Amino acid sequence: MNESHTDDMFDNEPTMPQGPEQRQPNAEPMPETSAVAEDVGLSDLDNALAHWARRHGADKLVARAFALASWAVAQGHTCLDLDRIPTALMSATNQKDLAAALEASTLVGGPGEVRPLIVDQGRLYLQRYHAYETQLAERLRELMAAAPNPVDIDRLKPGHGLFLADAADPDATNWQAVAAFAALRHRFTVISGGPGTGKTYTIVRLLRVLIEAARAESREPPLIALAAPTGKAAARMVESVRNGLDNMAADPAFDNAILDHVPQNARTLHRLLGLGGATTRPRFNADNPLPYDVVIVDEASMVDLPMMAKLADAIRNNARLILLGDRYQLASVESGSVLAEICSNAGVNRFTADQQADAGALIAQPMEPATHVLADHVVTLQTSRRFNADSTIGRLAAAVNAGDVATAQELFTARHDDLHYHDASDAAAISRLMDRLADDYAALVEATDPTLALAELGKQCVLTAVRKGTAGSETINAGITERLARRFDFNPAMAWYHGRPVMIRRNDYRTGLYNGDVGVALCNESGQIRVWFEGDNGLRAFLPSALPAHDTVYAMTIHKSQGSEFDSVTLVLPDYDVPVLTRELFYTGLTRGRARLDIYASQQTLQQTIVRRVTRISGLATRLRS
Ligand SMILES: Nc1ncnc2c1ncn2[C@@H]1O[C@H](COP(=O)(O)OP(=O)(O)OP(=O)(O)O)[C@@H](O)[C@H]1O
Repeated sequence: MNESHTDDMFDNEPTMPQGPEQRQPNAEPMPETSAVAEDVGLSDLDNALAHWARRHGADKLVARAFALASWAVAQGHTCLDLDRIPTALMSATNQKDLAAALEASTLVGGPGEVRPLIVDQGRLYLQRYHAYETQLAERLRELMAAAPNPVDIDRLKPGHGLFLADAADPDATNWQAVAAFAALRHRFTVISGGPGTGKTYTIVRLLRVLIEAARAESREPPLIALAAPTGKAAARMVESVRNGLDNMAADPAFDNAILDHVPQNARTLHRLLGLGGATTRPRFNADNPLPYDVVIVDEASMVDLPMMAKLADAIRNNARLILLGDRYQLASVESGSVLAEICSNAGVNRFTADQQADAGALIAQPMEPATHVLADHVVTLQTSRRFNADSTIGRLAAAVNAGDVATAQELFTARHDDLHYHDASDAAAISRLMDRLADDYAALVEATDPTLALAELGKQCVLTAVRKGTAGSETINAGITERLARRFDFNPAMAWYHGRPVMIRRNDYRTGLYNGDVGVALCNESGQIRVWFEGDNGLRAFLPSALPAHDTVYAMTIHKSQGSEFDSVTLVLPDYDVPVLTRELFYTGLTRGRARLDIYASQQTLQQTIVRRVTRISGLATRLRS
């Protein structure tokens, strides 16, 4: 789109558009255009912003800068790097003149000023995103600056009742114990780890220490909140915490009274913060902080910058914020990659000399001290209990994270029980895949019991990088539906049929169905369709007309699968290159599979995918380290 097109768009626009946060309230994020997809086309919103600026006195170049700042946020960046503007969006000649034009404009300010655009250290922000970034960095720095709490190291030592010593190497550092130590010591901690590395295992032990200590000193036990970015992730978090507590309760020294103080539910961050309605200001904020002493957020990699800023703002000064997540996973669909930025700037398990001294014997090997305190607030768990040393999926995940194409290719080409590689994703290969899946999913059309049908759905899923095209989720969903319709003699164009699996696309507090929830449609004895979902207190059935927005879900995009797991995953990448194919996307997809992974992709696509990283432009890291 050229600049004159922006001029064409200049119509009546009474108020300034606020930016991508208001693109479509509660709209389903469009995964394919996030990540690194440097989609060099401006949206209507970007152009409307330029138009608004023009009407408020901006020259053409500054108006263009408004559109680009908005475009950058839609790409997942927090801001626009003024030195890295794609020439497809602004000519090199115009880029040379841009700094002076911004400097001269009354619509553009610097840090501390309230103007629609802010220039800060060579980065151009929509004012609101500059505010989120500075507010988050400031709040995290405040939490990190709090004097460390004393920690009873003996209680955490492996073999002392909470954490186990490694049978093969009893003197090795137990990083779960170290993670608990860091989270007890600080007001802000990130515990990062891949699937099954024991983040929940660590958290339940940490809560036990906090509750036991309060009870021993006759203090009120801490008020704890569990939360996650999506309803689905919140439900999984509760299940893991319950399992973790059950597992710990087997210890004869465990006092069951502790269970009374661990919440039995987890909320979405929207719910926790009281977000909703027309305003973007949550009910709980710096002036009205959350009442909790400990706030634990799971799947924190999915939390975008605005939400993380609001969360950090709402934490009481003397409370603890603990983020759990996987630093290597895809970032949030919306702007920012807060968890990854915090983690990559902290390094992997390197602490300052002070923290090492306080950890004492918990850290077995001496380490080169970190120079920045941020390092003390991040602990990375690296041993997966799900993928043992022999697991090909686990080895592939490690190779992908390291960008080690050679090892990944060795794993693809050798024979394994848990990894099956198909060197193509063209129409013929996808057609064969759909035939196989239609055979598997026939069980759903034949199902009569909703519990068994839902269990069937948890067994496998196809995950795609894109929605459209031969290897897209929409195509695969339609192809499987058609095959089932032929076999069971129903009209594939029919919206509802017995056995149709669906996934909810947005949070709906009225029905209690959340983005990512998966259900199955079954005909009852009177021939009426009811859609069944698992709920906290058993199964729930809905009339199809009562459901919030949903899609058929034999296949879903990898973005949509974040926070879900299946026994078996089939990962399908397109046989042409698209910018969304990144190492983080592939890693996220492959780690959704517990026991079996099938990959459909050419060698060349896989190689490109493993090498390409998500890059998101932001100033958060610089601010956190300043
Ligand atoms: N140190 C340990 N010793 C024995 N079992 C462990 C240990 N750590 C974790 N586990 C077990 O491994 C499994 C996975 O642990 P957990 O659920 O805590 O991992 P997670 O990192 O929270 O996983 P996810 O990312 O899937 O939520 C659980 O069954 C847990 O009991």
